Amino acid sequence: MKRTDPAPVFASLLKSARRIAAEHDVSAVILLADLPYDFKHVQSELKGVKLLVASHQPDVQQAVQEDEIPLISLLDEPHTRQVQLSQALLEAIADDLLQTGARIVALYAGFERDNVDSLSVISLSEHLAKLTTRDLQRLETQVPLQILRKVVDLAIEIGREGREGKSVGTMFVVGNHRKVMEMSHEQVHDPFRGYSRKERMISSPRVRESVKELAQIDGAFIISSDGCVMAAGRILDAPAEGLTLSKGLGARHWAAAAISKATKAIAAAVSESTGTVRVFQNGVVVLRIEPMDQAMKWQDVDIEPPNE
Ligand SMILES: Nc1ncnc2c1ncn2[C@@H]1O[C@H](COP(=O)(O)OP(=O)(O)OP(=O)(O)O)[C@@H](O)[C@H]1O
Repeated sequence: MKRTDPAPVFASLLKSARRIAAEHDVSAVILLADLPYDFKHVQSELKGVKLLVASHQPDVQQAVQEDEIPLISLLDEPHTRQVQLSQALLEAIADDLLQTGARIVALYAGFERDNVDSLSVISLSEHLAKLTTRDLQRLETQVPLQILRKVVDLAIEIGREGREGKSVGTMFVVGNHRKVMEMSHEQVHDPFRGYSRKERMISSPRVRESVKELAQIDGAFIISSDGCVMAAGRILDAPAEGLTLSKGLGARHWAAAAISKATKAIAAAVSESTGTVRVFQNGVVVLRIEPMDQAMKWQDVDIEPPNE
């Protein structure tokens, strides 16, 4: 395959990346590549610093694999650079290519298409704490963004705080609630039964506190797309056939994946053992959020990709 030579600015950025890596305890350089460079050469320019390449272009992915450089495959969707970068970082962590506390250098075409012209130094723990609203926006679900955010926030809080010093695992299934109710059954008497709609809205601080308390019971919270808790303690019966999940994930995560495949709902599972929150859509993990020491701040970031 014909390879593209790095333009002079890209070559200088590689030298800068190497220097910054040495001076600032950087564990890897991530290159968002739109062109099939000679990645072995790029790696040699970085000397001993680990190179990871992220791309959604099949020819670039093939070149990366030929050169035996770790590849982060991105989804083929027009995203802002910021979202692509966040996605690449989350994928790299999910594949154990990076640790959540790492600091990395990112190289990308921020302003001109195809020309690597930008360098960012990113502290992953800080970046992941500032998960962008767009990470959820791109899910394109019928669940309004503010409801999804409330539920994911609550899941993250449960994963981080647990209850009375004990870690707690649970699951939320949001949207398409009639079908989700049909595909699940009651495990324990539903503690929300008998309360009015107003007393079951996830936006209410009191309801959020009750949810945190009740997260210790087995089963899932079912939430309507307008944010009303329809039931708690439901065991999901969706079939798990045809699904693939990372090894190490147990029954809770399989059930979350299965219900998101069988219905249009979004499922958010909190792992009891790690506090990690995984958001499932259509049977796969679309977002993974590691527990943070500090509370998560939502923010919108607008860096548009260069014009096609
Ligand atoms: N079909 C299901 N529907 C709802 N909840 C379920 C279902 N199956 C299991 N769970 C919940 O998951 C809990 C733990 O199961 P398991 O340890 O196998 O899950 P896991 O995916 O490994 O998650 P964790 O990381 O929290 O251990 C159960 O106690 C139960 O509350």
